[in-house]
Amino acid sequence: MASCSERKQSGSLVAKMAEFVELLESWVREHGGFVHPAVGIHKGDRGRGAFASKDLAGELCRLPPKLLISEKLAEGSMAFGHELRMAAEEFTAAPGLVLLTAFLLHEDDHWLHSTIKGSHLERQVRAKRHNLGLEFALLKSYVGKLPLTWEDFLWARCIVSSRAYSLQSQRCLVPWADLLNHGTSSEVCVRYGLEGETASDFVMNLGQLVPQGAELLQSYGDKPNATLLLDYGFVLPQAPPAVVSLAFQLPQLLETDPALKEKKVFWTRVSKGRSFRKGELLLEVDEAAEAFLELLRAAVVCGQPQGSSCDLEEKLQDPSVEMEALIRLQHSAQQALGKLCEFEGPEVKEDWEVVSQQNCAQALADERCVLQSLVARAKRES
Ligand SMILES: C[S@@+](CC[C@H](N)C(=O)[O-])C[C@H]1O[C@@H](n2cnc3c(N)ncnc32)[C@H](O)[C@@H]1O
Repeated sequence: MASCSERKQSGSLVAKMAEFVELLESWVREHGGFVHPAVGIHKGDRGRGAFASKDLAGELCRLPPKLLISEKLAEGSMAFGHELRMAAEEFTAAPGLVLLTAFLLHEDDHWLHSTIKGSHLERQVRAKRHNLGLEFALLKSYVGKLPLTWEDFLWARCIVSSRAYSLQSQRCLVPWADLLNHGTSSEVCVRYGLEGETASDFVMNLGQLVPQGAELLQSYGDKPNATLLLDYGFVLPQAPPAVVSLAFQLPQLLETDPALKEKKVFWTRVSKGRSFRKGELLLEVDEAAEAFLELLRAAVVCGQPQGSSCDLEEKLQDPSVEMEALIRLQHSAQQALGKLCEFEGPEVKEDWEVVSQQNCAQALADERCVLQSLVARAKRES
């Protein structure tokens, strides 16, 4: 027999469920949907279910598309939706379910997403998040006995990415030494390495006399701001130039082209088997843009009508090809500049958020600077 308090508890649960169903059904109706009023939702032999409260026929319910949570909606409403779809299509048998799961889990868009949208930094953040997810899954599969949460994992992962040294191809945590901050090459006064008889003592040396009060700085490497930001959480006013993302269109090879076969072989060699998605590739480009220009030249050559005996390699040196490649470079860089939003973070109160907004602004400014210099260079040389 159920006790009085148990009966009271189950009575209040039933009332709560009825209230919930009522709210749900009025929401459906308010949004143009229909739920047959003679259907009751309550517990039966099979647990909760839908029951006809009188003889029923015809339409039971109708939910317009705006009330459906489709995988397309999930993909479009998350900053990382498209990337997640591509990864899920590659790695899982049910990409739609992965997208819907992410939709249920993901929080409202953080200011960060809209701020870095379209930038290379955004691609790096997405890639990092994706890789962290994979690493977390891997760790969980091995460390099954540890109560590993995502937060615990992120804490430990941040510790190692911001503190571990690379010593003779091994990552290593070195107590005390990791208290030293990073400085640029002109500021660094500390060198380190493995020394001693078996070259296994970690030793830090001061290369010069350091005046009293000066900060002892080591180098974390010559890294652009986006990398410093993602790995260590800070940026420098003067860091090495940023890397940017430029879009590249796959050249159209005509089936009627007498040089089709040669062009295919030539293109495979130049493109180094890079995979294009829907005819487009987003390429990581540094300030020199050499690899990108090489592809652009090859695309120009492939697009030109040639005799079957043409020498495609020779054509790459043609000044008119160079000119067209530079025009395309200018176009791609301008397009990427157009995608970079003006930095407009919302007003934030927490200190760490203020700092992270400033850091993002600096990383985006670095990207803009590289894109502008590519446009200027392409204009100058074409
Ligand atoms: C290896 S730890 C250095 C010691 C650290 N400051 C501490 O209190 O333990 C690396 C972290 O120090 C901070 N840091 C190092 N160099 C910095 C710099 N030049 N500017 C700002 N923060 C820096 C960043 O938070 C980074 O993730």
